[in-house]
Amino acid sequence: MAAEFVPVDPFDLVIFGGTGDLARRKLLPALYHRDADNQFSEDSRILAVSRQDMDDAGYVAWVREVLEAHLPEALDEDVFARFEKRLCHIQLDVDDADGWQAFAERFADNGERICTFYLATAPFLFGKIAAGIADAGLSDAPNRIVLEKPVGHDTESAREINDAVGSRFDESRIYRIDHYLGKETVQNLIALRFGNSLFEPVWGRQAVDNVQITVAESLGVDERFDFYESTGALRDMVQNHMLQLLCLTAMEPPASMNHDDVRNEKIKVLRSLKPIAPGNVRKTTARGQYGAGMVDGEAVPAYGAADPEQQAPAEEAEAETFVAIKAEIDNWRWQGVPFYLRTGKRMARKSSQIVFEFKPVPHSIFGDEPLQPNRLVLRLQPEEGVEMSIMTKEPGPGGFRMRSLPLNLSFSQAFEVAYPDAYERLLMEVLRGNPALFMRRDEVEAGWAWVDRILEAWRMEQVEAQEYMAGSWGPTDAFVLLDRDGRRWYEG
Ligand SMILES: NC(=O)C1=CN([C@@H]2O[C@H](COP(=O)(O)OP(=O)(O)OC[C@H]3O[C@@H](n4cnc5c(N)ncnc54)[C@H](OP(=O)(O)O)[C@@H]3O)[C@@H](O)[C@H]2O)C=CC1
Ligand SMILES: O=C1O[C@H](COP(=O)(O)O)[C@@H](O)[C@H](O)[C@H]1O
Repeated sequence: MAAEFVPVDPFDLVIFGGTGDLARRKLLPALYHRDADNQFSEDSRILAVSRQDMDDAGYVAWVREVLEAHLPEALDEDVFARFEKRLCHIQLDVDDADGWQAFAERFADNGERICTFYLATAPFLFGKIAAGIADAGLSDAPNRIVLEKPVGHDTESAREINDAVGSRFDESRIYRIDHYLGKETVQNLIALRFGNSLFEPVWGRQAVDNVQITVAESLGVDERFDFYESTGALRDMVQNHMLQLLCLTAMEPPASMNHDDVRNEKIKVLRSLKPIAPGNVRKTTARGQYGAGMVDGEAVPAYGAADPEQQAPAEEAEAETFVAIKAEIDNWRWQGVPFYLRTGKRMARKSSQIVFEFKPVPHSIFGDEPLQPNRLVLRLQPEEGVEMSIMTKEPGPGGFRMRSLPLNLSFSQAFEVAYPDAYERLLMEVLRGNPALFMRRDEVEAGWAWVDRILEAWRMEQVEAQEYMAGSWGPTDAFVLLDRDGRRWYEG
């Protein structure tokens, strides 16, 4: 059955931070694409909120420039003619209590349209914005609110935000985004696990030796230095994306794909994560910061370097741009199976994958012929697909010469369709009122609780980020982490 683009009911989508980087690079192109596929009714509106002195026409002109710069294809004038009619700009400093009255007036004539408020601003504004929306009389059902990641900076701030937003919107109308949950291949992980009977018997400690989850980026931090210094890779990537991948990989089969069935299984994994403490933090984590190097054949500067020739990260730079962790899940299925997580900027290449290394056969009947344990690789991006390495016999006489060969499934070759961007899918799910691909409050807070302990252990043990060369696979400590267990990262 071919993919079908089902229109959504009329809506008002209000983007707080509608002039920001996320709106420019992700949200506006995603909305334009969904409009191009005729999923929006004529009267649906997109209202951007920012402090800038700009009228609707000014915003339309700005959006045109943004789309011309960020769409992978040329702007379609017919689609844009339709799209621009929806665009409005509301000038509002959310800190200014007086401004909210004029904000409310923009919705006096919105008829039956459900309002979705998308908070694409810094998280410290989330509580204030939710309060402003409520005071403007716009927080009642069925209106919804979307919170961009990160929800907070630690457990305490996450709770404060969740309390502040939760006192105005009930949990069923709060959509916490983790865009990895909208990625086609992350969804395919669920399809692979629960659509095939083959995997369940080997999905656990009896057959799996270790699991490796890598999200490597070739991009650097560049102009996001200030943001990164206050965040670091552990908060930016592990607390959300990596833990979500871990949950989907390790969770028990949910009763159904209903959102709460899936979330109930994910939270059990988060609660079973073994805490990392000062006593074991040096043996279970590695922190890194990239120096200068070569990425995709180009010389790139060090993290935070003012001078492009500078080889080492900026002296004041403290945050990690790389983190590796040996995570352990204290439950029956995964007892004794380490989950090695690693993520970093300016790595050798962009590559996200989940690798299962299986245990070796209990006894070889092939004499001295070396046998490689089986490996299952789920490639999330790029070149999405699944690869299974199996031992085979080299053809020809002369006994058994064993070779490990891949069984390869490429999604892009199997399905000749373009994948929708994660934000396109997630925006449509919010507009439809389907929370399955969003995080529940307890998931976010459980993720922070685990990450907070690592941050605290790093602080107490004064674990500093170790320099690694841009274009490499991270600092030496990341290799030592596995070497200590007699294992190696799979780079294939
Ligand atoms: N950029 C990215 O790739 C990603 C971003 N995110 C998250 O999305 C959120 C936004 O990030 P990003 O777009 O990069 O941030 P930017 O700094 O680029 O944009 C911030 C936006 O918030 C608006 N804003 C700030 N203060 C106020 C205020 N007092 N009143 C009204 N509007 C205000 C700004 O408008 P103006 O200054 O014009 O008034 C601007 O539109 C953050 O939480 C970030 O962590 C998540 C994933 C990826
Ligand atoms: O949320 C974030 O994700 C991006 C990586 O997303 P991807 O879809 O390109 O894999 C990361 O660059 C950014 O630092 C982080 O905030």
